[in-house]
Amino acid sequence: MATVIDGKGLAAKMRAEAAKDVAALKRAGVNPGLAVVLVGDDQASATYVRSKLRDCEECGIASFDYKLPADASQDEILQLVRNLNDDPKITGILVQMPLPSHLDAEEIIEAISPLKDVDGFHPTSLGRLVRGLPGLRPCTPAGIMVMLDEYNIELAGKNAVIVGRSSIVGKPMAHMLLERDATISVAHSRTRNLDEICRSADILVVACGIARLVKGDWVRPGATVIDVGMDRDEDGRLCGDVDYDDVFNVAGAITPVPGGVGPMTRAMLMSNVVTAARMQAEA
Ligand SMILES: Nc1nc2c(c(=O)[nH]1)N[C@@H](CN(C=O)c1ccc(C(=O)N[C@@H](CCC(=O)O)C(=O)O)cc1)CN2
Repeated sequence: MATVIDGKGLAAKMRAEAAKDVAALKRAGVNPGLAVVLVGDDQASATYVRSKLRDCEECGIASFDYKLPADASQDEILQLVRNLNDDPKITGILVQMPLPSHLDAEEIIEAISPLKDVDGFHPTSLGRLVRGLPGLRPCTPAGIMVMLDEYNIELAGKNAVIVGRSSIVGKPMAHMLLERDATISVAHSRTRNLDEICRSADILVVACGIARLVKGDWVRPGATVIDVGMDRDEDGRLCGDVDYDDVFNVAGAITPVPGGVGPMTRAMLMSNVVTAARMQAEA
């Protein structure tokens, strides 16, 4: 039976820490402010944005909510981002993903000032991660690192397998684990013998978007299994990329969905807003 990694509980602790940090920043005359840009009417994105605005309120962070219609133009969004870059009330900017398909997400992300890049998606932020320099880190993999540390999961010399190679999760996750001396394999849609590769993992991070793909016999007994998936099963119920019930009796530790990686992604955002405000105050 696996230890259940309680992302929800840990996220609550992180938000309390962020609230203390925000209070200290305010006493020093620094007022963090987060701009959240939502384009279109995707229901899941709207829900995540509402949660982020709620988290800001809990942490004492001023939030600025920008909702644009689904047919907003690239230029309109770029202009908004440039205005936010120049606005001293805004210390963090995030554009909720995914964007409608007519938009060039890469160009929009690149338009965000790296100092205000609280999502850690900007090429400067990712470049700093790759080079081992301090900076703003993407929230999902950074939140996973906090969970691994909180549960004293050893990383140095361990085999870590990451299923998924997105710029938001898979690639930055690989670099964060590499920075901590794990040996990394990144599997993807063209990987052969995926089950065998997963079985080689001491730490298995699954971020592929396929509901309950990873089964109990894909997991090495005692391994740590981190499920980044946010899928719906055939009955429309929320589930992860890992077949939780099947893997639970094999893994040493496992994150649930919901209540695992998702809340930590949000909590990490609050921590990044604090870091960005500090970086700007010191610049
Ligand atoms: N600009 C960004 N866009 C997206 C990011 C991101 O980090 N920045 N990540 C995901 C979505 N996401 C945050 O934006 C996110 C997804 C899920 C959760 C979460 O807490 N999930 C809950 C379950 C929610 C439910 O019931 O539906 C959980 O796992 O317990 C938080 C954040 C893509 N876009």
